[in-house]
Amino acid sequence: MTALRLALVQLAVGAQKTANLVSARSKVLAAAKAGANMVVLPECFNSPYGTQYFSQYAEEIDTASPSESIKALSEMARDSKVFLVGGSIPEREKSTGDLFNTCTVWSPEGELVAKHRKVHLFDIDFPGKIVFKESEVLKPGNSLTEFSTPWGKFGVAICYDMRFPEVAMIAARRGCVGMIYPGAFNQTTGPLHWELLLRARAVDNQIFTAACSPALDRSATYHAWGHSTIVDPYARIVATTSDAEDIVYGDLDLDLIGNVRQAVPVYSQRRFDLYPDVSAAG
Ligand SMILES: NC(=O)CC(=O)C(=O)O
Repeated sequence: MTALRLALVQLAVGAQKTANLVSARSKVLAAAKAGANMVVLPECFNSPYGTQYFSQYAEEIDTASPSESIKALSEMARDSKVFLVGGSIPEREKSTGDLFNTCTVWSPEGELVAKHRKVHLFDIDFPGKIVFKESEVLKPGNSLTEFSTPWGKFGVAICYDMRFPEVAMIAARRGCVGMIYPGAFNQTTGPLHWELLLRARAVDNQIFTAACSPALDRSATYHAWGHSTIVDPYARIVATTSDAEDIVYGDLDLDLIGNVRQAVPVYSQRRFDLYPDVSAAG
């Protein structure tokens, strides 16, 4: 199997949903033309990121009767023939009206292959810097998510989920070769933790990690960190960028996973006689 070319679309997201979808489509098609097999969009790629926007932009996820963003995502994946990790959108559950922050994953045929509702809601209070409480309007998802590709299984989780090591550890121990995180860290937490967390999840589990952010928009209410990044199983940065709109490409050599696990065999040296194997959970 040849290397997987991964592309992270660091999209400039604005207030116009349709314009966001049109722009995302053109960048997904451009990434496919550049040889990408898997393309990732950012957290909240169809709407500005903020609790005040979620209800207005929310859509039901119903492939039998697809709404604007769901139709656009399916068509982007099908027309570009890539696996598409469709960032996230505010989702409204039909039966309850509850809102979620949800990532959909699409096959190269445009079929929905996975759906992840952010399981850890972003509730933080950084005095003098940033207060954000997703739980004021969102409900958390209740399951972990993975999807299969010809290159192996990938775990998918959203932004704040990245801070919880169990999510990546469970995915890795279940055989995933990488974790994909649509995310939107900010100008406070981004410089502190974004790269550190991606490299930590990679080194702990000896897998690839990648996180895709929106571009920074100083006129928006939330100032995204950008710096979409791909990390290899040795925890080396494969590719990254600034805070401007961009597409980040990385060629993932899956053999690196076996190589690092042979060189530094922590993966097979765990002492489950002393602590539990978390992969049984979730
Ligand atoms: N936006 C998030 O969910 C998380 C984040 O910005 C952070 O953890 O920092």
